[in-house]
Amino acid sequence: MEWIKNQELKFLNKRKLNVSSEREKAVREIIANVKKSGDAALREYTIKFDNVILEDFKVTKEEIDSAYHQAPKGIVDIIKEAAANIKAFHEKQKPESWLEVQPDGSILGQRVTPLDAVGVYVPGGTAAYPSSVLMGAIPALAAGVEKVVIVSPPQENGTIADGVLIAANEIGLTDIYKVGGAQAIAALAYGTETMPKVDKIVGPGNQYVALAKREVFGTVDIDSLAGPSEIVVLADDSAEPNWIAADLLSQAEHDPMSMAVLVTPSEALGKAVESEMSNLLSMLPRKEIAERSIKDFGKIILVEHLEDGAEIVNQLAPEHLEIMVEQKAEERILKAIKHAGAIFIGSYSTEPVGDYFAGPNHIIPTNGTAKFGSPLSVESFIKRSSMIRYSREALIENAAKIAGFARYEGLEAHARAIEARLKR
Ligand SMILES: NC(=O)c1ccc[n+]([C@@H]2O[C@H](COP(=O)([O-])OP(=O)(O)OC[C@H]3O[C@@H](n4cnc5c(N)ncnc54)[C@H](O)[C@@H]3O)[C@@H](O)[C@H]2O)c1
Ligand SMILES: N[C@H](CO)Cc1c[nH]c[nH+]1
Ligand SMILES: [Zn+2]
Repeated sequence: MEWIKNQELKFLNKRKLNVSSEREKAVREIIANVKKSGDAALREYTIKFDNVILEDFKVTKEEIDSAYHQAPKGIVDIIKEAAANIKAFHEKQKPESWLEVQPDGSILGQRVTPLDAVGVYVPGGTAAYPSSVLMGAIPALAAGVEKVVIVSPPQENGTIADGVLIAANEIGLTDIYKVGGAQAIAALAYGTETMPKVDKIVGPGNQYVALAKREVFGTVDIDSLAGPSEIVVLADDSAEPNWIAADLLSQAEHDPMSMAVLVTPSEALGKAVESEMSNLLSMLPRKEIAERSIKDFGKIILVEHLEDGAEIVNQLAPEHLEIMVEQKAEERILKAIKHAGAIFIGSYSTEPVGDYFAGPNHIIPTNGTAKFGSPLSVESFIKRSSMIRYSREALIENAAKIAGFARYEGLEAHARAIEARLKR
């Protein structure tokens, strides 16, 4: 891991979505072809990018049954329990509609309604993510969305990874399509002969997926452009180096562009984490990915005080932050943290607890966007309508002011719409 000082956060620039114009052009072409030729274009791209020949894209009941037959013992129960925790957490986020009668008899309020149809992209290129099915779809279901569609690339055997099918089935979803990449995003945005058009597309994916989401934004809504995973650990001497090393690697193993940063006032802790990390790395099946991520984006930032560390965290605005400091400093440091997508407090709150099981969402802003963004939530799947019932008395009382404002903007018809009501 590279040791750096706070003023050297320039390495962040290397992680920005660095897109070649050829890649953008390729994604635009895929979208245009899917829009024009529908399923035929999906078939062509599925052969080209996933090496699979498919006639139909919708997953059948037989494919789901087969996924259950292959499932390792106990995994279905684990998925069920994780789903229940995630559901319980997101149910608490549901906003209420409200109506308020004003003193003049008017009624003002806000009605909350769910989106009609959403698509959840579940990555499936280099690894399959059943947990991302739960995280993408459960908040939509909690919001009351009627149609939740899952898309994920087919594997070599021509179907979607077993775990993804099991997770979807466990939460009652059957609209599952074996399509990935930019072509899946285009199909959800415009619809094809067999795939439904949706109103919003959520979920993480590689650069082709992110670029396609950016391209169709406006035709549909999107959640965010999730980039590679990130973890920052803010720790002092009281923390266990072996645990920190494992937590950093937990995100480094996702992607060569993942970021894993330790911020600490303790040089001794930094050195101990470094040596633990090389031991752990050798045991990982995804060692090459983790090694590349640590080489380019694994950093130890030495600070004078924990408060300086909190300031660095705010600049990084990481997807995940772990705080492992002595008890008496915890509250003080927590107060100093302003920007982080998910905050894990204390030594037992290791990041994978949040990835899989605790309940909060694991689709979280990356690349500094936690400065203005939030994790996926029920809020992501609802919209609000303002409700206005003005009484006759209220209109009479305010007519001159409203008409006056309208004429000030040069909008005579607006003023007359108000004044027409005064004649009766
Ligand atoms: N933030 C999160 O919550 C979270 C969760 C899980 C995964 N992820 C991230 O999602 C990403 C998943 O990426 P992935 O590649 O494994 O799976 P993916 O499903 O996003 O992408 C695979 C698809 O990319 C398309 N593709 C591949 N090469 C192409 C090319 N040359 N031209 C056009 N299209 C091409 C293919 O259609 C393929 O089906 C990783 O970066 C991972 O870290 C993030
Ligand atoms: N840590 C990832 C988000 O950055 C989510 C994930 C899925 N599976 C394991 N982890
Ligand atoms: Zn993870």
